[in-house]
Amino acid sequence: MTNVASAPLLQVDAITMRFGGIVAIDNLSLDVKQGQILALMGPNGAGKTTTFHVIAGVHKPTSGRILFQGQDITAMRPDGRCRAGVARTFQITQPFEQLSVTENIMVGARPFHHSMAELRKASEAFADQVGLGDRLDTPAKGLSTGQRKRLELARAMATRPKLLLMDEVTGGVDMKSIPGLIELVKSLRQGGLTIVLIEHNMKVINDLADEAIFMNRGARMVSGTPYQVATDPAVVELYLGEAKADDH
Ligand SMILES: Nc1ncnc2c1ncn2[C@@H]1O[C@H](COP(=O)(O)OP(=O)(O)OP(=O)(O)O)[C@@H](O)[C@H]1O
Repeated sequence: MTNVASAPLLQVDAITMRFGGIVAIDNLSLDVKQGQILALMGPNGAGKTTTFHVIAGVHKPTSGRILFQGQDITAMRPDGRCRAGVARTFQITQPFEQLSVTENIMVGARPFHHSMAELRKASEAFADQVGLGDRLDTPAKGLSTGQRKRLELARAMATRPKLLLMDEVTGGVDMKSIPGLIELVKSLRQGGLTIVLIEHNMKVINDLADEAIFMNRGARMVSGTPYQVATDPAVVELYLGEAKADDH
């Protein structure tokens, strides 16, 4: 769709991640192009979060490589990856509850600024970018779920990422706040950010993603446009199977 150049920003190359006898990721390869929004879908336990952990450097894969901007970062620590331009947001937001919106963002932005005044100004600008410009002094504990997701995005943006791994940005958010979050993510992409989403909400995926990968048992089961994936018979069957199991 927008500004999608050909060279991949991120390459996940034949990653396998085992925890003892459990194969959480099974020989997964994927490319994320500059400017793209890629959605990872799949049932519980499919390996989506573990894939984020491996890309962010929380887990070293059992085998395979992670390349970022062509550089092999498989052995790089999470902080090194963050400095290189990989950021993430979490499904369950964990701001410092007593700190204000600005102060929470300052924590993420700190390494990039020399003076406190500069740091505060930049942090306020990130708050404004995510629509929290009128909540600068509000403690995180006073924010709604949607506002907490926005704060989480601002904290990630404060590290000046090239790639953002976004874990269920609309999860737990009330219906009426979702369109605003979708617009916010679109605006971040418009600003040049490349994004990988873990997402269950099909409307969100349809609105945002250029490509979707449906994972099952740690492997890529189906991929294509969001529509192709959502209408794939194997995907429909799997979700129907889950719905039936839930009935019992
Ligand atoms: N640290 C760990 N130790 C042992 N097993 C793990 C660990 N992390 C993940 N797993 C297992 O790996 C598999 C994939 O889990 P993962 O959390 O990546 O799935 P997921 O697709 O993100 O699921 P969900 O949608 O529920 O978050 C699961 O069987 C899980 O129990």
